[in-house]
Amino acid sequence: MTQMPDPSRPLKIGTRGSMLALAQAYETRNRLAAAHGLSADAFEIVVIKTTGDRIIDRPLKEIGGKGLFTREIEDALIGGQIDLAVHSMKDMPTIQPDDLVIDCLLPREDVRDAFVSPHFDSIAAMPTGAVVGTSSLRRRAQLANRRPDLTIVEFRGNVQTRLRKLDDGVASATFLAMAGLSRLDMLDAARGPIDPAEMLPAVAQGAIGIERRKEDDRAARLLAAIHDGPTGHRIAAERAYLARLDGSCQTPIAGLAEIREKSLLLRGEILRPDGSARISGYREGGVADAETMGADLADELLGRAGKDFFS
Ligand SMILES: NCc1[nH]cc(CCC(=O)O)c1CC(=O)O
Repeated sequence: MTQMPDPSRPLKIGTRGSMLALAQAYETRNRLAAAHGLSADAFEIVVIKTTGDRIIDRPLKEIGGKGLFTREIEDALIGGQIDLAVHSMKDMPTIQPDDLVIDCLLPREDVRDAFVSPHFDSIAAMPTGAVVGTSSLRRRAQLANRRPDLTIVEFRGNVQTRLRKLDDGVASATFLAMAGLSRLDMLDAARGPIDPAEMLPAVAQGAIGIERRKEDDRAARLLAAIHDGPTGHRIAAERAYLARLDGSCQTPIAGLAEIREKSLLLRGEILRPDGSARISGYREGGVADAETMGADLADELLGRAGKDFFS
């Protein structure tokens, strides 16, 4: 059973404690306050530590399991310790607890990856053998596919930690989401955005989603006013595609839906983890067909890949 707290007390907004997560929680609070003419103290920001935050010395793929950055936050939502949870949709598993729903998406930020390097202007400008740090299987596979001559090393930690590692010379370049840098007011750290044709972003990159208990009518009403419809359609297509691929952040999958005129264009790409093969495709259709397009594209890529592709 989910717990329903007293509706007169401040609305509790749960978030991870990283600078990026906090910036996203404050943005959500500010949008809610503005949309409903409420003051900031109608809300309380509650920081929750997740398994992914606690274990910082091992690659994510070794810790394993889905929802490393979300499980504890969803437990707090179900238990009534918080009323809303603010998430980077990129980090959300496609399967959600029965009692919870995400039907509020903020207007999407820049979806692109950023190239970050104290030494080089772009991927193409890196010399043979240059060392690139990333903890993302997708970025690793995409880079290895384009530039098999580079050396790729594991690079965990939040945005600030990764930038420090570059300063310390652990690697001479890395990738970060433009959206994260923008929310942290740190776009100066990037050499520039990478065109999605060169590096297709992660599903839902740049999107913030807000989760609530299904039967919490107060939360539903507050959130409806800040939901962005176009972002909702794009994320619906991308996550239906991801769900069919059974992807998590452990699998090299990229996907991006964009609205062109009135139709939705969904591009997708799957790679072998070592970058030795890459399969891409796309679908175009109406926004009402977002989910079908996502599932269809995933089926096409899976069919072309064959059974052993991901191993
Ligand atoms: N996996 C960590 C993560 N989750 C969301 C973002 C950036 C913000 C976003 O994509 O909305 C990041 C950091 C990064 O990839 O640079």
